[in-house]
Amino acid sequence: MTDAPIASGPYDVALLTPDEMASADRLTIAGGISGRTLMGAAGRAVAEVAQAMLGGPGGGGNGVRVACLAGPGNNGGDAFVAAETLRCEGVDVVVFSVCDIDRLAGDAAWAAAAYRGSVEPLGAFTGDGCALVIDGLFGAGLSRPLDAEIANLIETVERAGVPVLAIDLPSGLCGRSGAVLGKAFTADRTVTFFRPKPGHFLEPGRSHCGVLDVRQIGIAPDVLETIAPRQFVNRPALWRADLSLPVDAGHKYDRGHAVVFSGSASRTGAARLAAGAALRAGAGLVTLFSPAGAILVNAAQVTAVMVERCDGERDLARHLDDSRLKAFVLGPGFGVGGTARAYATQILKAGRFLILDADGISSFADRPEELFDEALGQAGEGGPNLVLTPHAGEFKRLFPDLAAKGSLSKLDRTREAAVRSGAVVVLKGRDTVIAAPDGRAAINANGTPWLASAGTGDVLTGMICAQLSQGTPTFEAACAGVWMHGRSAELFGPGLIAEDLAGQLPAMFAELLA
Ligand SMILES: NC(=O)C1=CN([C@@H]2O[C@H](COP(=O)(O)OP(=O)(O)OC[C@H]3O[C@@H](n4cnc5c(N)ncnc54)[C@H](OP(=O)(O)O)[C@@H]3O)[C@@H](O)[C@H]2O)[C@H](O)CC1
Ligand SMILES: [K+]
Repeated sequence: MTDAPIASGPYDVALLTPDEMASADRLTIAGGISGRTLMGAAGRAVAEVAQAMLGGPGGGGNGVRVACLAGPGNNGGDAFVAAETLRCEGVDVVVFSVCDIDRLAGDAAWAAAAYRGSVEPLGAFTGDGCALVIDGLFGAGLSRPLDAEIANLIETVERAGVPVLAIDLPSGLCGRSGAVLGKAFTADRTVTFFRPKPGHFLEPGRSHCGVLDVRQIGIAPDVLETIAPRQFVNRPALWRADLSLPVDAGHKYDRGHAVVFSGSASRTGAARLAAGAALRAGAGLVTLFSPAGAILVNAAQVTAVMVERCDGERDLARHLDDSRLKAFVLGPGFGVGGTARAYATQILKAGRFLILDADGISSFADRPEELFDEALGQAGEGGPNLVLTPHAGEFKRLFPDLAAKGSLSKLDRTREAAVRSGAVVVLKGRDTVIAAPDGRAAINANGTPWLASAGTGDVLTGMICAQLSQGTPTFEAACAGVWMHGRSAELFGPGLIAEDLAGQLPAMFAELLA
């Protein structure tokens, strides 16, 4: 079964919760494709990946042993199908079953009955002489922490250093939240079916999955019209069609005028990082609004980015008379306090786009509703006017209750924050989540560890600001900015610092627009 690409569009990058996946199963079976057909295709896909891990088709035929761990449900059923497929291909395979196979039911019982190889009790597994472990213990049906026997087995596998191929999810991992329930396998590869789950991309889940293979097993994409998933992997298929890009007959004002607020004379670098990124990412014009004391510092260090004095609300009110000023970045290096709050309120009241980051967010720490009330009243036809780009610490300042609610996944937490604030919320991390008040959310999956460096967050605000200034709808603008930021880091490679990111945007655009 090939991983045939689906027609490009948001549903191409949809994520399905375990419950939504079960609906996809049910709709497909109701449509006449049996659960056994799905399980057969799933198991054969697992066997194909196993052979690749063993050194290519037939690679398993050279006497190596493969251990298939089979759980009590359909995840175990997939394991039995994989085992029988490998056995027929000459692989020395043994199934270690968590229960007597006569206790299996439904499709799993069918798969176990079709398996002609040997079955051992799970407790007999030692890992000796084993070249690969296929984890078919638990998948989408995991509903509680693993018991001691399974947790000990995972430790046995880890001590033996045997590569692990997980079916659907590494056992112990919650497919909805990416949380580890007690203990979980750390797989080298994970094969999942039809569409990934949020838990494949949310930490720590993502770090437990290894290389993720998404295989098609016969579920038709049209089930997604019924399911209508609202979460996605953040990839260009989600927003590429919505990007506003330069047109032949256009001029710089068509691409929007972006503004970044500078901090005081000794704190201007962050704003310049954002401003430079905004210009490089596509804004037609970018101006640094600078306090008088920092004008010379800024003017001496920019060229195409312009500098204007802005010292207080009267200055800003005058600037806002220019309706061409489309999108504003407030926060990087700005300073925490009443001025930031006043500026943010003025910009939102003027119906302009505001990306609030760093000090801008912290300025509302003890009065978030002041900001939210303003934002909730200002959503335009393209979506919210406000984008918040907190890291976990800043998120906690605005949404302390959500940050403390352990039962929420990062996806849930960010979604609730978006509804409460009326903003598109970008909760940063290795698994950055972007959520809109209308319920849509995306989990970012690109980038490199080198992004954990001072100033990269400032650059991100500039990249998002550039999309907003050009007229891209708010949620798509934030998703595009986050993806461009991660891809720029990947293109640069090791040794990255914040100043290196904007310079990678031309190569990123060349790929994106090819
Ligand atoms: N379209 C698809 O994606 C397909 C998926 N397939 C595979 O099916 C599994 C889901 O199978 P399911 O039987 O629903 O669930 P699991 O096999 O993951 O779990 C089996 C049962 O285990 C029990 N359980 C849950 N947590 C624990 C735990 N910590 N310890 C012990 N037992 C646990 C639970 O039953 P309970 O009654 O005890 O609650 C589970 O039901 C999916 O992951 C895919 O691999 C299809 O085969 C092909 C199509
Ligand atoms: K599994």
